[in-house]
Order: sequence, then structure tokens, then C-alpha cells
Amino acid sequence: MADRKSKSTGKGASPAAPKRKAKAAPPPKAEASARSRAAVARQAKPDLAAVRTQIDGIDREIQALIAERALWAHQVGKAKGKLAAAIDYYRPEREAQVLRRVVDRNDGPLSDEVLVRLFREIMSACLAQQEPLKIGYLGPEGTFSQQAVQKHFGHSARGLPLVSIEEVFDEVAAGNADFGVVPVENSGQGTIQSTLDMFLTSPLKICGEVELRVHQYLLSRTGHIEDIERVYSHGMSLAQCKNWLRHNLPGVHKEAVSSNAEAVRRAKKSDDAAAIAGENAAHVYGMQVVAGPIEDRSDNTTRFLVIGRASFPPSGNDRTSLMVSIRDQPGALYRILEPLARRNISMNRIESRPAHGALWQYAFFIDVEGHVDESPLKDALAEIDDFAGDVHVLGSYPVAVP
Ligand SMILES: O=C(O)C(=O)C[C@]1(C(=O)O)C=C[C@@H](O)C=C1
Repeated sequence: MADRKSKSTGKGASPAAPKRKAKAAPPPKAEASARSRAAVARQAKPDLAAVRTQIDGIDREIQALIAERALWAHQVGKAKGKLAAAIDYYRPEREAQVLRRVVDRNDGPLSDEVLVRLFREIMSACLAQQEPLKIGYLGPEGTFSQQAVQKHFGHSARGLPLVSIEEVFDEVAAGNADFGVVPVENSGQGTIQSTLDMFLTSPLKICGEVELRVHQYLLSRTGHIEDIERVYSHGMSLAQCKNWLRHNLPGVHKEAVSSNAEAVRRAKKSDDAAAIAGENAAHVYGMQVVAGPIEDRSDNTTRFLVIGRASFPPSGNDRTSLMVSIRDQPGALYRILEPLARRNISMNRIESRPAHGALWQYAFFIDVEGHVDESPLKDALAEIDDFAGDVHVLGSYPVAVP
């Protein structure tokens, strides 16, 4: 395996290119790659030292390419002109496109999810060359919200743990955080009403969504299930593990607290208490895993929204969240939905919440496919606007990549 450093010729790069100039690598030939994979698979008992030499060579190439990519990403920064801060360089639509291509190219053996995670980390590190993004989330450390931040923005972003969903909105609106990540719904438990209600008055935009597979673990100081007399967790997590708790800890006292991390903090104080939280919290707080995963549904997933102060262009596969307040007249909701249906625009979700300041009036939260700057959604919205009341676009954003 050749060392890429010796391959870099510097020819053909623009004057503004990085010092160690990149020669565009030829796209890997699918056939050759399939042949070499087959050759690897045929080796019944490969020689360990020889295999490690192969891996060392590949690592050298990967490292050189990552460094080269980082230099080019820095060039992108310069191409965008002199900007004030990291947030000005962040491009969620471009990141989504890069990740979708990673998924399209993937033919194993690693899963899409694993490859996307690796590429997100690379982009996160590339962006942090300017300055790390600061992301507010519902803390403390060790919550699923923190995991959602890391999944979406990578580990080079700086997490800012905050005490409530309201505070996440406030800190982003005040400019103390670049973006915020807030939970909005769980596959089994439904909507997190407090998040939706914030949009009734907040000027912030939805800039992205994150889907996080949520695995719950029972954690305690001793690690022995027979010691447990009390279980703490966030109400949502207790609900997600209801059947497991009924079968495995019947008669044990369950108590809902403000977050899973708070539950772990309490459980850490005595041997007869336990907490339900993510496995990550066991490492953060030095607890033993008693059992897990213990969620009742194996597809237990929480969807988070990324909130920010700006809107971004289309990525090619986008979703738009709308907040609509209808006039009090017959068929008003139908007249909002009809222009969407007529244009074959899929509606992913509709939810009503009591509107602020008006008794028995409701705001409808509607998620549809498409971006507000593109037809057919743009045309449908123009038509709805004409008669239905207030249509407020909460944001158009890339559909979550796994
Ligand atoms: O393409 C860009 O606009 C970049 O800034 C580069 C890059 C990347 O590493 O690919 C980095 C950060 C942006 O959020 C999007 C992509």
C-alpha cells in the first residue's frame, strides 16, 4: 500500500489551494474493490502479521486523506469569504448531501449507520477548524439529548447542558448557543408537548431533525437486582419500560424525576436505589449496569429537532414543519390540507395544541415533505395563505440521515 504523502504531486491545484496540494484521487473501481474483498474472504487462515501490515498501510492512506480533506474544508471556509463565526460556515443541507452519498456508496461490511457516524465526525472536525459550534441541550450530561447532539453535530461540537427545554430556546435566541437540540416525539409515547408549545411564541427556526434509537438500562451502585427497592427515571423512560418493570421489579417504588441523568445522581446516593437511563450515563456517573436494554419496544426511537436562528437552502430531501392557526369557520382544516393533497405532498404528521391567548382555539402543527423554497410546496403554501388564516413556517430542513 503506497503512502499517499509520496503520491501528492501538487500539480493542477489552484493558487488558493492548501499547501499540500491535492490531486483528485480516482474513484475506487468497484470491480477491483470487489475482487480484493473476495481475495480477503478466501483466505482461510491468514497470517496475522501480514494482515496487520495491510491494515497499517490502509490506515496511512486514510489518515493522509483525512488531513487532505481537512485542508480542503478549510479552503471552503475561505471560499465562503470572511465570516464571523463557526455558525456562518455550518451548512446542514451540504452535510446531509455528503451523508446520503456515503449511504448510496455503501455496500458493506459496515452498516450505513456506522459509516454515517464516521463521516459526521470527520465533518464535525473539519468545521471545528474554524471554531467549534456551541449546541444547547436538555442536560445534565449523560442524557439522550446529549447523545442526539453528538449524533448530529459530532464530538467536535461543544455541548452546553441546560436545565429546561425553555432555556434551550432562550439561549439559542439570545445567541449564547449556535443551535439547540430538543426532543419532540417518541415512537411509543408520542409528542413532547412542552417542545411544541415553545414554538407558539418562539422566533426560532427548525434547522434539522435527529432520530435516536433509545436503549434504556437499569443502573445501580451495586449492580445487583435484589438490592433494588426504588427506581428513578424521567416519566417518559419509566413509561418506555413499563412491562419490563412489571415483570422484573413488581412492587418496587417507581419515581419520575426531571431527567434520566438526575435519576442516576439520586440512585448513586444509596445501594437500594436504581435509575433507568442510557448506558452512557453508567460511564459518566460510575454506575453498574444491572440489566439492559430494557425498553418494551425494540424500535424505541426519539426524534429531536435542531433549532436555530437561520433558514437553510434545500438539500434535495427535505421536510417542512408548519404551524397553522385556522379561522373559526366550517371546513377550514380541510381547506388547508386540500392544496397539499392535490399536489401529492405527503403529510408526515398533524397535531393540535391549544393556541395562546384564545379560549378553544387551536394551533395545528403539520409536517409535510418538501422545502418552502421549492415547488410544489411553495405553490401549495401560497394558496393556503390566501384564505385559511395564519400559516407560519417553522422551518424546512433535511430529512434525518440514519
Ligand atoms: O461544504 C461546506 O460548505 C463546508 O463547509 C465543508 C463541510 C465538510 O466538511 O464537508 C464542513 C462543514 C459544513 O457544515 C458542511 C460541509
